[in-house]
Amino acid sequence: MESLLASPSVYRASFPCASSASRSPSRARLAVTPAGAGARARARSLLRCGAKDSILEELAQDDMVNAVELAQWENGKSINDIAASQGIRIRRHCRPNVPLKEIEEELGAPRNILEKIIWDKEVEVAEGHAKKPLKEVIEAAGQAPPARDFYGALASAFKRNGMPALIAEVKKASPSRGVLRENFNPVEIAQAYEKNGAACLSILTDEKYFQVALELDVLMDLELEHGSFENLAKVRKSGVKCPLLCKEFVIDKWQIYYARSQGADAILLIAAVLPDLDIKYFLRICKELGMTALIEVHDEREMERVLNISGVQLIGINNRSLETFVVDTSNTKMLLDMHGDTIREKGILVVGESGLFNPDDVAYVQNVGVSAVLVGESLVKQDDPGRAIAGLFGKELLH
Ligand SMILES: O=C(O)c1ccccc1NCC(=O)[C@H](O)[C@H](O)COP(=O)(O)O
Repeated sequence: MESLLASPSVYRASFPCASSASRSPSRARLAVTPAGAGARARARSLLRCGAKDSILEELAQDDMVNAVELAQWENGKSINDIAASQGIRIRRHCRPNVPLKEIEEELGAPRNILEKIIWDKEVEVAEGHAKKPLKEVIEAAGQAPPARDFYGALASAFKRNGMPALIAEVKKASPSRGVLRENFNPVEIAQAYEKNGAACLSILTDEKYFQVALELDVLMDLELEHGSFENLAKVRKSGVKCPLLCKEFVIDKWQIYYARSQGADAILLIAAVLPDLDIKYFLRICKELGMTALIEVHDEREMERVLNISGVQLIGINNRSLETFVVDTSNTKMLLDMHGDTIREKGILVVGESGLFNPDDVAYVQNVGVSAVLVGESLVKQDDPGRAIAGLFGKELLH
C-alpha cells in the first residue's frame, strides 16, 4: 500500500482544481500518460519530482493511452472539451470553492439532474479532501479487511440459479421516484436481501439526492450537504457477507479509497460522466485495491468507448437515462444485439440495471444476454423487501 501513498504534485493539486477549467484533474492525469517518447519523458520527470505512485508508474510504462488523448492534452484542451469529444454531455465546473451563482454565470444552470449532481459532487469531494486528506484515506483503505470478490459472487450465483444474479439495492429515495421507503433501515434491508439469495448488494452513498425526501424542484435549489458513506459502513459491520457495491458518483480517486476504507468491494464508474482516461486510471486503482469496477453505460457511444478499454470485467447497462429519467428495458436488448458478440469474446459480465419489476422483465433481459440484474425500487418499496426477491424472479434464489 505504501507505493500508493504519495503522488506527483500534479495529482495532489487535482482537488480543488486550479481556477481554470482547463487545469482539470483529468488534464493533470493526462500529463503523466504515455503514448510516445515525449509523454514517457514527461511522465518520468513528474514521477521524479514527486514520489512514487505505482499506478502512475505503470501508466507511464505501457500504452494504455492513445495518441488522440495525448494530442488533446498537448493542445491544451479542457476537461470539458475532452469529455465532449468523447460524446460526454455532462460538464464539470472544476471550481469547488467558487459560489454556484458565479459558476452559473459562466456555464449557465446545470442542464439536467445528473450534471447538477456532479457539480455538487465536486464541492463535496473537495470538502472530503479537506477533512480527510488523501494520504489518510489511502492508509485507511490499506488497513481495511480484504475486498470480497464481487465479480466472482455474481458469476457463481448465475451458474447456481440459472437466472441472473441479483445485486439488490439498498436505497431510501431517488431523484426520479422520490421517497421509496419511509421507515428505512439499511442494515435490516441488507440482511433480508442476503437471506433471500441476493448475490451482492448495492448501497447508495449519495446523501443529497438519494436519502433526502424532497421534490426535484426543491432539491435543485438546496444548499449543499455532505455525502454519507455511513450506510455502507453500517452494512459492512453488521455481519452481512455479500460483496458490497458503493453506488456513488465517482469523479475523483479519493472517493474510491474512501469507499474501500468503509468496506466497499466494488465501485460504480459512470461512462456518461467520466472521460476514458479517468475510467482507465480508476480501473487501475480498483485493481490495486482488489475491488471490482462496475462500469455503467446507457447508449451506444458509451458502450463502444468502454469496450475499447482493457481490463473491463463488468458492464452495467442502465435502462434509465440519468439525464431524462426515461426508463426503457429495450435499451439493454438494443445494446446487446449490437455488441453481445464482442462482450462474450472478452468474457465481460453484463448487469441489467433499472426498471425491473417482475419475472417477465428478468426473463427478458436474461434472454438478451444479461447475467446479473441491479434492482432497487421494486424490492425496497415492498413491506418485506427480502421476500419480494422470490416475487421478482418467480422462484426462490439459492444461496
Ligand atoms: O434513479 C434515479 O432517479 C437516478 C437519478 C440520477 C442518477 C441515478 C439514478 N439512479 C440510479 C439507478 O440507476 C438505480 O438506482 C438502479 O439502477 C436501480 O434502479 P431501480 O430498480 O429502477 O430502482
